[in-house]
Amino acid sequence: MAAAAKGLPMVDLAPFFTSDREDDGARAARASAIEAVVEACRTYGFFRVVNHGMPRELMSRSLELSSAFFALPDEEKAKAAAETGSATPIPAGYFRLPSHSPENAEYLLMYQPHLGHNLYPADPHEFREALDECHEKLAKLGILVQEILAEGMGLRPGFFQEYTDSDSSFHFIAALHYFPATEEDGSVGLSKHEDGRALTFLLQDNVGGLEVLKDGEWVPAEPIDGTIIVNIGDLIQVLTNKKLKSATHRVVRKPGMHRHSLVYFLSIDADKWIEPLPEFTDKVGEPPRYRGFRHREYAELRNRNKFQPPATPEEFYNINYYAI
Ligand SMILES: O=C(O)CCC(=O)C(=O)O
Ligand SMILES: [Fe+2]
Repeated sequence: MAAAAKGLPMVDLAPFFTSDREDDGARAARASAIEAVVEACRTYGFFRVVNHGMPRELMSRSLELSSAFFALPDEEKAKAAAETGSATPIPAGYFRLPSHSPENAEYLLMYQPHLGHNLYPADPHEFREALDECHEKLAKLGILVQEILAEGMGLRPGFFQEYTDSDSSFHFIAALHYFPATEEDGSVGLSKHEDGRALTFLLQDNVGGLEVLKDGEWVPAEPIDGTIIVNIGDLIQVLTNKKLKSATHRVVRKPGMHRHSLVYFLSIDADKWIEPLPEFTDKVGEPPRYRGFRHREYAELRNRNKFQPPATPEEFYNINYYAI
């Protein structure tokens, strides 16, 4: 079921949680949800889901705990500070963007708990359990969305999971805190960008500020209680030869408002070779729109943006680096 709700298409995933029903009605409901997801990914690159299997209570509690962590004094937050030289693509832990950055935010980054890389804050003490549970629930939702996309794009079941189910994928959750906009440092929360991984899932508080570029206009992705926003990242855009879109988005800060979000990045094994699939090129007589690359190479280019920032936004590496 799709309905235009405050800008982004809304998809009800309930039909995928009623496995006891195998009648024509259930099949038709699933087929129409799959169609709605694919249509949203072709046009917006973004959609919203409801009845996604993640308890509302866990969503709001995790956002509240995250907000409680970021409200602590700097020296408390620094106890979970990210350490350089870590074994992960981006260090796990707390990080405050440098004051010269146009983006005014801080974050806490957490990989899948079983990998053992995380630095959790001791305060609030319920934080770790809640965020670990988010990882578990979001991983399940990630698999469901990957299966929906595989079916909707005519690929075999499990197709995307073969790219994403290894520990070297390094899926992570970033708990983000955006400071209120001020006259001195403006209102940029996150500059416009596309996500560099496979899929992104976003939980946000009720402040708003995320905007998605569609046909040259910024569409606000306004908060709707209990919904999760999903978007396509660059790697799926490349695999599908740009049939599915990794849309440009940004976060605008508001005066007097602190904003909190939890973002789950579903990534791909660093060793995987990424190139437009034959299903979307040779088999349909279309030329590839990207040359192939090893995921690790692109991830390293993207990290360079973050840790050795170029002078102008135009010099940022993005997926156009591989465009043909
Ligand atoms: O906080 C948000 O709403 C979006 C964050 C985002 O776009 C990102 O971290 O890539
Ligand atoms: Fe993003």
